[in-house]
Amino acid sequence: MAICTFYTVQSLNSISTPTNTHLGFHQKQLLFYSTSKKSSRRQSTTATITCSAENKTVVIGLAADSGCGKSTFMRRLTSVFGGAAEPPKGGNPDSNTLISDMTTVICLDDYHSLDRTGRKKKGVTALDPRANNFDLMYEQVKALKSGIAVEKPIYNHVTGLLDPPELTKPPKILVIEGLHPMYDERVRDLLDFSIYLDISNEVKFAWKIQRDMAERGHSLESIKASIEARKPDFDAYIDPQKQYADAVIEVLPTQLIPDDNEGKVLRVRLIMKEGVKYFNPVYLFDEGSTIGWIPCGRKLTCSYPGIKFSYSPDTYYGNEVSVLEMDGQFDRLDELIYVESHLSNISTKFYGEVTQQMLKHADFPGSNNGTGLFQTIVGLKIRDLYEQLIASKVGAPLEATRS
Ligand SMILES: Nc1ncnc2c1ncn2[C@@H]1O[C@H](COP(=O)(O)OP(=O)(O)OP(=O)(O)O)[C@@H](O)[C@H]1O
Ligand SMILES: O=C(CO)[C@H](O)[C@H](O)COP(=O)(O)O
Repeated sequence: MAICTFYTVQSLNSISTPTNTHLGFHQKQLLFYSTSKKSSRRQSTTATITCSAENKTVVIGLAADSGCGKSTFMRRLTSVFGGAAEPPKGGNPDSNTLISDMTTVICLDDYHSLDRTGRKKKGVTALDPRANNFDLMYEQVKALKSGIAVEKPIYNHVTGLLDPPELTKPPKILVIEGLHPMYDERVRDLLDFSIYLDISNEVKFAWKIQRDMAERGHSLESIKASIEARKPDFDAYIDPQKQYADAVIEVLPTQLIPDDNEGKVLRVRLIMKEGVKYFNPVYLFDEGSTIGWIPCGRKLTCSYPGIKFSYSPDTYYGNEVSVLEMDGQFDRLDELIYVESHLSNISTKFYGEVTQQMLKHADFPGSNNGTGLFQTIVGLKIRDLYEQLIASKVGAPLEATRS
């Protein structure tokens, strides 16, 4: 069977190729190398290659507002695939990209078309589509998905400027995370799976205060003002994307403590779309039933206010979904195995894998509640989806249109 090899911008530079700087990558001509037994000759061709073999990039979208746990989720996801994610070696120290063996995570802030001063002058926030270049985002995600390297811009969060671009090579799994992965229909259509982190205002405020006051020295008033200033654009451009997500992780204040205003105990809902190819929603006890479960007792230690799980079918923006909910927090992470053993379709490779992942990252925010648990499970579901997608492609016919 023929295998196609895509050459990156760098290797293409050594042969005569047209450049297309508008797209941010030098690419339309590819060097096509067939390793089939019949023809082992190297041949150069202008080609539109639809390569359905194993070297096609799977694209995952992760949408959320700033400070809503995207980085933490990404660390859990890359850990599921093994290996630590690191910024590109020898590159811009302020790069937003994280690379591991299997995954490359790019931050969509890199597609801001206006820098900090430009936004201020125009009176627009970074959430406003007018401050972002969706044409370039689309062209580059499409190129990476087809196995072509791109020169991706960098938005520098330290200086607020647009830095010179960085070479980004097609990985096995490309995660595009940020404010708008599902905003532009063209980009949305490139996604093999999409996730939305839906953090309620109360919780978002608590997390922002925790981080921006403790770690970034902002005042309470400035944090409040920044959240208020972003709210109209958040409602207009970010929040509506959740209707398109295959999985939504919704984070709300607990219902176990009446009138809780501390925001420490969380109610977390994993909303999973039905009928998504290669994604079978997780269930508790009995698929499709409506179930409430309080696991506290002999096998799970719970202090006040306890833990409550529920599971039921529902509809979400007109789509059929399954919803798994956890309210409360774990006292002892090693006892999570008890909960794990009652969940089905969690896409583990061995008994206790969820618990092992959670214990491995016990220091990450949310490890004692549903945010960490559901992020870990979604990570395992993505691994499963990736493996099924790749398996379905191996053996599929190779199509190449040559001129
Ligand atoms: N599950 C969680 N439970 C409690 N706090 C959390 C959780 N996830 C994130 N946080 C808090 O929110 C802060 C932001 O998290 P993180 O850096 O992962 O978000 P982000 O969306 O990547 O932010 P940004 O886009 O601004 O870089 C963390 O420092 C932490 O204080
Ligand atoms: O919403 C955001 C996504 O992370 C940022 O606020 C946006 O990217 C602008 O960044 P900065 O505040 O560093 O200029």
